[in-house]
Amino acid sequence: MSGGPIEARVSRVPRVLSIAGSDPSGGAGIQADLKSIAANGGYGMAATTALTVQNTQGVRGVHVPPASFLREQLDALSDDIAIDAVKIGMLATTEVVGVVRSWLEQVRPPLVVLDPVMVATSGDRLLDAEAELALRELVRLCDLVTPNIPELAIIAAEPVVETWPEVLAQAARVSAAYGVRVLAKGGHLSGAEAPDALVDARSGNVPVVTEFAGIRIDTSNTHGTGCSLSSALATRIAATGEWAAAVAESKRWLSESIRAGAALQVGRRHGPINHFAGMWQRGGVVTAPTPAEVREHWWAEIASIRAQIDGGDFVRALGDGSLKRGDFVWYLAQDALYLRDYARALAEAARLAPTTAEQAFWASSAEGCIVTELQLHESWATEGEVFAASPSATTTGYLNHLLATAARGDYAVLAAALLPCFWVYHDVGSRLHPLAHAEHPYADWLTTYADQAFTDATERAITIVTALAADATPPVRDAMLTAFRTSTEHEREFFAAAFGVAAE
Ligand SMILES: Nc1ncnc2c1ncn2[C@@H]1O[C@H](COP(=O)(O)OP(=O)(O)O)[C@@H](O)[C@H]1O
Ligand SMILES: Cc1ncc(COP(=O)(O)OP(=O)(O)O)c(N)n1
Repeated sequence: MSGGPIEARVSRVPRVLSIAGSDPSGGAGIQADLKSIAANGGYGMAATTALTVQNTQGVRGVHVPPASFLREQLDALSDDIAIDAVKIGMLATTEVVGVVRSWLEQVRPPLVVLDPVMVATSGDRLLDAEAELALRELVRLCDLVTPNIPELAIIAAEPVVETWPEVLAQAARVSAAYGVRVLAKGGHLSGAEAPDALVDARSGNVPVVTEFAGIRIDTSNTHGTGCSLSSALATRIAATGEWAAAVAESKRWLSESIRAGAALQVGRRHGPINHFAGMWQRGGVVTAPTPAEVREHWWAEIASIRAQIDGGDFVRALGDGSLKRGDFVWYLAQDALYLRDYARALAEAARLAPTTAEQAFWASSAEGCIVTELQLHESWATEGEVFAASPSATTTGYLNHLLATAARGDYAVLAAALLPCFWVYHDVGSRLHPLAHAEHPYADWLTTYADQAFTDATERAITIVTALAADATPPVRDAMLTAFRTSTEHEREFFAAAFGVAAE
């Protein structure tokens, strides 16, 4: 198989097939392989060669179904699915080795990794003694073989070696003799180190040896380490084509998983590793809401603030027309002052936006604030009334919140802080504009709330922010909601501050 198209990267999730035995305790065999493939970013499949009866204490029995049944499993997969990589584990008998061999020759998967499983940690045989010769021949069809120290010696047809330099030398002889890369594993050495090495002597020249240092972890949770490592390698090499990086990353993942194994409290002897420990620790079990769920949740979160805005004196008096003109003009002046700095926060969102579409949206909203909104205000109050005003404490508080959020530089949080000025304002307006009638003193103002362009902009802002929140990590999503809620509180205070300021 070596020299084939295995150097090519797979630009999607690699489809990795494990051909191996079943370990009902879940620590080794196909169960470990499937966990390992998933934990390392692949889509796992499994064709079962043998059923074992085993737990963390040892293997109590092995049942090998007819080899023809394995061939049916393999054919069913390759008839339907493009397989990016194959990992081979326990093969049990000569007949099973033969079936796998003929299938490999026919299907020629791009990457084949062989973990030459012969004897379990417990000492129980997982490959018939007479099948060793057949297995050695299978090595020639593989791209990578991952023997432990005793397995390496059997493939080399040499005595078992004891020191790491001897292991490397034996691995180089195997690589040259079989035309295969060898991952020499130091798990069976004694001492504080647990090194591995990628050995490539296929060219017949000086072997290329890439070593991966490792610290031996003091644990009895090493059941299935060989299965797990070989599956991780098949997955990562298929994904990137980077052999050394794949080994380094797989080993780093394996160490983390070995370390976390004991905490699983599975079994009394050689317990399993925890394949997903790192993923779980880094948030792997956390689910994410959809944008629609964020929209519903956030809207409900500010329900009581919205009720306070609707029930507030300013909105009520604006709606029924009883609002004093002085209060209204004061409100417009504060709104104009607010919009000038709100436009600056919108411009900062445009600067931070990751896509040109979002950049354009925030930039055009900023422009809309400065030009359209200020013109609108000037038509309602004299320029002097608007520009003579200075920002109230309430206006300053709202703007400080927005500008400080902008200065912190988190685009998603800033976008969330900007949203209530669209969403809450539009919502209040949707109840105010139907109240306009011919005699209403603020009828022209109320009808501006029905502006379709503002409705469209509000919907777009909600779409952007809820998508950002759905994609965000939980802490960022929380920070977004806090910023959103705070802005809504400022909206409430902004309306409230404008009531009762006029002298008469
Ligand atoms: N106690 C341990 N601490 C750290 N790494 C280990 C430990 N035991 C095994 N490993 C690693 O697990 C992988 C498989 O180990 P090994 O025992 O050599 O093979 P197998 O499981 O096939 O017998 C190797 O990368 C090895 O370095
Ligand atoms: C069904 C099955 N396959 C393989 C093994 C051996 O697994 P390995 O990863 O070599 O780990 P150890 O258990 O030998 O440490 C197995 N036990 N069962």
